[in-house]
Amino acid sequence: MDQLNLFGLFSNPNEPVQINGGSYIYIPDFFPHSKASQYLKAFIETIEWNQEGMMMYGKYVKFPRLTAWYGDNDKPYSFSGITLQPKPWNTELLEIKKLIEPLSGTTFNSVLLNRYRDGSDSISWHTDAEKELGRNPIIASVNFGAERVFQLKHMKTQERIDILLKHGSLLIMMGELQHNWLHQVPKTQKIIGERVNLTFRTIK
Ligand SMILES: O=C(O)CCC(=O)C(=O)O
Ligand SMILES: [Fe+2]
Repeated sequence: MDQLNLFGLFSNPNEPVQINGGSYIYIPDFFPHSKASQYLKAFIETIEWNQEGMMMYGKYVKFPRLTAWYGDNDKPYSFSGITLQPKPWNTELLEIKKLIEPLSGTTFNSVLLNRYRDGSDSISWHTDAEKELGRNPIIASVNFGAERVFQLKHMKTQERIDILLKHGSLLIMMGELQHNWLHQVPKTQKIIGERVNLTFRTIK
């Protein structure tokens, strides 16, 4: 739906928001509430979740969240020092992929799933600029369950942008964003339930 902006002109909420060295689209109610709740339940029940980890200063450290990697090719994918082999798409993942591709302006061949069991699960500052994704990757992130704050920090200027990722929301990161901004989902002291996040990506 069109919205009146500051100048009384119509602006499209699906139009990318331009930031310093990148752009994004955030659609809070991309999925109807009941549909989003069905997906949350399905993903918690059917995804093969693992707690991965990595070597840090000679010690194996587990990530504070569960992860899974699904996709349509057998190219291994590396992130945060680990390499994952994708599991084949399921019905729900394919359904979501089809829905978000037109808005993203690309096709995705893989998805990384993160499950934050409560407020003590998190992901710390990083970029998704892995070399397998090429220059200026488009990354579409969909969110189910507990609302969490997604934080962006500019690598040079330290500018900050916080986006509250709602149940059923879609966030598409694009342009040069991964090369200029870090992002994280910090821990929270709030008593909150589970959250499942899916980031769709295109491995070249
Ligand atoms: O959970 C989120 O919203 C972000 C996940 C993320 O940044 C990642 O998987 O690379
Ligand atoms: Fe990320």
